[in-house]
Amino acid sequence: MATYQSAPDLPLYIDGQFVDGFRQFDNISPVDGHLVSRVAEASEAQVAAAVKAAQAALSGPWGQLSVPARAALMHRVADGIEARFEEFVAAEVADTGRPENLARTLDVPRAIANFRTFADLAATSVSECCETPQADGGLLFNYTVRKPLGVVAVISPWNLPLLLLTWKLGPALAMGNTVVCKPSEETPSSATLLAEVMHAVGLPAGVFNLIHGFGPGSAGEFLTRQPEIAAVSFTGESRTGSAIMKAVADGVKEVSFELGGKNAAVVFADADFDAAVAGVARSSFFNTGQVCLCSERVYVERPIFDRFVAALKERAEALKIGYPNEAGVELGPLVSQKHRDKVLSYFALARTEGANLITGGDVPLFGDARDNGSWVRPTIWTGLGDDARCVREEIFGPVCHIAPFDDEEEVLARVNDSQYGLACALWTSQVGRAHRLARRVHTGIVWVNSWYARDLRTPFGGSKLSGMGREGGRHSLDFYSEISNICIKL
Ligand SMILES: NC(=O)c1ccc[n+]([C@@H]2O[C@H](COP(=O)([O-])OP(=O)(O)OC[C@H]3O[C@@H](n4cnc5c(N)ncnc54)[C@H](O)[C@@H]3O)[C@@H](O)[C@H]2O)c1
Ligand SMILES: O=C/C=C/C=C(\O)C(=O)O
Repeated sequence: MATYQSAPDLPLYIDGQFVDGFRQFDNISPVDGHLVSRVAEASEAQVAAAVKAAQAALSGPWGQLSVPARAALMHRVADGIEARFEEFVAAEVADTGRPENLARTLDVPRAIANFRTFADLAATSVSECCETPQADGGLLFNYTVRKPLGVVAVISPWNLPLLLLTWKLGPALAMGNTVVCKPSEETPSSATLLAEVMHAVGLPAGVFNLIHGFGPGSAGEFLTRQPEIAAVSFTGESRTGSAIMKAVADGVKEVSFELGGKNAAVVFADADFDAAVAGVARSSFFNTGQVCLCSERVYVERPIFDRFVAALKERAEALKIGYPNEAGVELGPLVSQKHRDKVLSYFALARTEGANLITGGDVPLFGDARDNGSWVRPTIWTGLGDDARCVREEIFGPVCHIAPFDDEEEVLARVNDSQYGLACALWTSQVGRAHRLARRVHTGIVWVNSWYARDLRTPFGGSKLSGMGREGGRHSLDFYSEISNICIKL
C-alpha cells in the first residue's frame, strides 16, 4: 500500500523571503485523510505587504529589464521546474490524490510549457504601426508600445493547481508585471515549491509573491481589495468571480475570469462510435470530472442512444480507481471531503429528480485507509428533463447525464440552453455539419472529434457565467499589458 510522508510546514513568500503566517491551517490528503502539511495563512497586513513589495519591485531592476532578458528568466524558471520535476509531481499528488501519471504527463509538463510559450511569444511579439498622410502633405506616424499593467493579483483553483497558476504567471511575468499569487487553500504545495524555484532563479525581491489562505474574509478577499493592484486574473467558481468583480469595481480594475461550466458533448449517429465512447468517457471522467471543460451533459442521436449508454457504462465501470502510484490507475479521489459532500448532494438530488442511475452514484468501499478519503464512483444518469438541476448546475465530479436527440436544430437549442458558455465537444463524421454547428454553439471553445486538445496560442475562455476575456497566445499578451499608441507628426 502506498505511504505518504507528511511534508514540512508550508510558508508564505513575500518580498523575497519565506515567512510564517499569522496562523496555520491543515492540508489534508483526499486519498486517505492524513495530514499532508500545515500551511501558513497570510494576515491582511501580510497581504498588503506583499502587494507593496510587488509595487516597489516595478521601479527596481525588474522594471529595467528588456523583454528578451525577462524571457530568458522565464526559461530559467522552466528549467528550474524541470530540474525538480518529480518533486512537483509529488506535490500535486500529495494535495489532489491524482494518478502520478496524470501529474507527470499533464500538470508539470504544462507548467514548463506555460513559462516557455509565453517567454517566446513575448520575445517575438511585434507592435502595430501605421502612416496617415495629411492634407498639408505631412505624415502622421502611429505606433504602439506594450507596458506592464503593474501589480497583478493571480488567484487560482484546486483542480489543476500548478497548470492554472502558471497559465497566468507565464504571461504576467513575461510582460513585465509583478505578481501576488493566492493558490487554492486545498492545493498549496506545488505553488510553494514554485516559490523556491523563483527564489533560486534570482527573480528580484517582490516580483513574485505567494500568499496562502482562503477566500472571503481571508487572503483571497484581502488581495482583491488592495488599492495598488492593477488587475485580477482569476480562475474558479462563477459566484466567486462575481464576488471579486464587486470587490474591484470601485477601483475599476482589469479582470480576466475563467469560471464554471456545464459543458455538452454531442454524439451523432454517423460518428466513429468507439472514438466517441472513448472521447466522452475521457471528457466526463478525466481528473475525476474536476475540469471546468468536462462534459456533464451528453446528447446522443436516438438511433445509437441505447448502444452508446451501454458502451459508456462499460467504460465507466472499467476505469481503474486507486492510489496515485498504482500501475494503470485512471481515477483518483475528489479534492476534499467538502467537495465530495457537494457531489454526493447531487447524487441524492438526482434520485429525487427521478434520474435513471446507469452506474455509480455512490462511494466505493475499499476496506483500507482510502475509506478516510474523498472517493466517489464514476456516475451516469439518463431520464432527466433539460430543466433538472442535475442537468443545469455544475457538479464538478465524475458524472454525466445522457439524453437522446433527433436532429441538429433540436440538439443545438438544448446545448445552448445553459447559463454557461465554456466548452462543447461535437462527435460526427460530417465535416460540413461540424463546421455549421461549431459556429452556432454559444461557447468559447468547441472541440470536434476531440476534447481538451490544447494549443497554447489559441484563445481560451468562455461566455455568460463561464467567464470574461480570453487568455492564450496574443490574448494573454494583450491582457497582461497596457497598450499605448504614440502618434508622431513627421
Ligand atoms: N474556466 C476555467 O478555465 C476554469 C478552470 C478551473 C476551474 N474552474 C472553476 O473553478 C471551480 C473549482 O475551483 P475552486 O473550488 O477552487 O473555485 P473557488 O471559486 O471556490 O476558489 C478559487 C480560488 O478563489 C479563492 N477565492 C474564493 N473566494 C474568494 C473571494 N471572495 N475573493 C478572492 N478569492 C476568493 C479561493 O481561495 C481559490 O484560491 C469550478 O467552478 C470550475 O468550473 C474554471
Ligand atoms: O479546469 C479547467 C481547465 C482549464 C485549462 C486551461 O486553462 C488550459 O489548459 O490552459
